[in-house]
Amino acid sequence: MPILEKIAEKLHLKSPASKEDSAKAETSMKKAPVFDNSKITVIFVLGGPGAGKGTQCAKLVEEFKFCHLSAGDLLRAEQNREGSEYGAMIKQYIKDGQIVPMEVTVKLLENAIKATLEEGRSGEGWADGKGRFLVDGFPRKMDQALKFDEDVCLSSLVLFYTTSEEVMLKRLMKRGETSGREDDNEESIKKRFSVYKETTMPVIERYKKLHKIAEIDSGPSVDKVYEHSAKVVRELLAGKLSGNVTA
Ligand SMILES: Nc1ncnc2c1ncn2[C@@H]1O[C@H](COP(=O)(O)OP(=O)(O)OP(=O)(O)O)[C@@H](O)[C@H]1O
Ligand SMILES: O=c1ccn([C@@H]2O[C@H](COP(=O)(O)O)[C@@H](O)[C@H]2O)c(=O)[nH]1
Repeated sequence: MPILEKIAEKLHLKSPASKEDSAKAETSMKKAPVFDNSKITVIFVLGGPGAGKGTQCAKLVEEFKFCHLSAGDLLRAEQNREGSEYGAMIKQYIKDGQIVPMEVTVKLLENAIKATLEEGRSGEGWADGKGRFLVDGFPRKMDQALKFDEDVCLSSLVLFYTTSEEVMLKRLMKRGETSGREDDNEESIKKRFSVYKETTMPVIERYKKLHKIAEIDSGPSVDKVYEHSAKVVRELLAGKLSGNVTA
């Protein structure tokens, strides 16, 4: 059985039916996403490696009580989980700056959203079965974007952080002095830049066409960038945002 099908089956995404049966089932009953986007707000957070996504997410969590799900962190946790059959594969993909097969990442995100909702959080944004999520570093590839929006939850917005490669490289090399990340070294960073340009930029273009992008210059200081981030998020949550914005 091909590796992707095997992964899907193991993650309970797919029953071991024949290909023909699966194709028939898919055309006859298109399922609604698992989570209803009128209750669950999902904001994707994209930008080049080291653009400052995680830093901004941490601040948005404080002010707006989001649940922050970093796809990279979820993958690293799965990589380190004892008994994970994907650990070695994930390790290699991350080292090479490549995108792990989407079945794994989408399922990890779905599971994390479900687990968070089951915690029964309360307070701003979490009453009556509602919830708000920042999905950081995802979707990096078109298949992930389509799968998540169709099967998991239709996203509301993409926060898109931009700055130069020179700035990102400098930030990541500095972070690499203490992060312990196997991909914070010049060789891996260069690979991540090229995957970002070739594979993730088309995803960003897709959301631009859907008028769902808020582009934010992440070159200035953390606080300055945050002013823009918070303004955009405030407007989105107040229902005042429609179309792409540049902050
Ligand atoms: N606006 C900023 N000015 C200066 N340094 C920043 C800024 N934003 C983030 N940094 C620093 O740059 C490094 C990378 O930031 P961060 O981890 O937030 O980036 P990221 O986009 O999440 O990266 P990755 O995609 O690799 O996970 C961190 O060490 C962080 O402290
Ligand atoms: O959807 C995703 C997100 C991430 N990856 C892999 O993880 C690393 C690190 O991601 P960070 O967001 O920088 O923490 C990334 O380079 C990919 O190898 C992925 O495969 N799919």
